[in-house]
Amino acid sequence: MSDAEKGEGGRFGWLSGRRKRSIEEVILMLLCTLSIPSILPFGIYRLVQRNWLSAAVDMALVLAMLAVIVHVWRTGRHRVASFCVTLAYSAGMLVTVYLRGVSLVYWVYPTMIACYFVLRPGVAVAINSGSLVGLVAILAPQLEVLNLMTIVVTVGLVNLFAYIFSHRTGEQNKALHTEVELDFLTGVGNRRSLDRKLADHADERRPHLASCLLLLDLDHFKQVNDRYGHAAGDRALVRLCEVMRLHTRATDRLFRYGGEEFAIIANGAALLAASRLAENLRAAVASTCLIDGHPLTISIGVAAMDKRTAPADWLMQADKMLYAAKQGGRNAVRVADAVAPSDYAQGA
Ligand SMILES: Nc1nc2c(ncn2[C@@H]2O[C@H](COP(=O)(O)OP(=O)(O)OP(=O)(O)O)[C@@H](O)[C@H]2O)c(=O)[nH]1
Repeated sequence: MSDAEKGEGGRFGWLSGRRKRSIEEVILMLLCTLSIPSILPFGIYRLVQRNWLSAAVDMALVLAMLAVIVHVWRTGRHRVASFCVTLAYSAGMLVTVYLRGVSLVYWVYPTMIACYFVLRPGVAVAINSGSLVGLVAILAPQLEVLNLMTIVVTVGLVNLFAYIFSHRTGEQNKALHTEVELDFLTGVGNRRSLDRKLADHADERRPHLASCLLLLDLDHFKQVNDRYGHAAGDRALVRLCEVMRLHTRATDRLFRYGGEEFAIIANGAALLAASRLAENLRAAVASTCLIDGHPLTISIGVAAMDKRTAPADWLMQADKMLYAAKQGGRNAVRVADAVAPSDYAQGA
């Protein structure tokens, strides 16, 4: 992937603040940026017209959008900001219709569609339903029933279509994610997904707990394939992943690194805790029947995901430890630096 694609440097690096940004952040900032030239001219016009209240609403919205852009740009936090932006949009739209009458009802449609860009479809539909109730309350005294019904039905249809589109896109994204990021055989993350998670961890801006990387490899697995066939070997790999799931926490992430080699990101686990996890896992596999009549063991290398070094270094460290575990006779755990053997013996 090129620098420009990563958003971390390259020709367009300045656009993303030379930091990798999530698509949600970019969409939110783009939406707010586009809102400013859409609203500002009306605010200025109303100022010139001395229509103070309407001008104040427009200017407040412009300032709110500016504040959100700065906040998301600096912190990268977009969830709460997305929610606040849609609430501000919706409130601004209702106040505008209240102040200026039905002629401004056209703003309702883009405002409501914008919600689906930054929020989950269910949340967007809930906010827009509330706005529709408010809109009816505002317009009911001014409009004939038929006109009011036309607005309600068209707003309802716009929301229905936007909801269906947004929901379908979400489902397609999930399916795509499964195709692209999960290992077909075992259902754990694949190598691509591991690389992405490691990069995410390196980019994590919030202060976070220590985490560790475990690389594990089945010992003498070739013998299984040779003796029982590839299909039996596949079943053993699936079974190994079940054991890994059983012995890891919901926050830990499992990956197939390649062939009969797997990786675990032990989130929030420092070296000592990760080495305990590795030892438990090693013991669990040794005492589990992955394949009938053939005891199988694993070797594990553990390394800290130290933010001072790069993901490639974490992988290299863990791989070195895995190699050491293999060289030491297999069915073993080796932990990089930091943890002295005595610490480990006490913790195990
Ligand atoms: N059944 C099955 N076997 C696989 C798969 N991917 C890799 N393998 C096998 O895993 C075996 C790996 O063999 P080696 O690299 O020699 O390692 P090993 O026999 O486990 O020996 P050590 O790692 O040194 O303990 C090979 O026989 C591969 O064919 C898979 O998806 N399914």
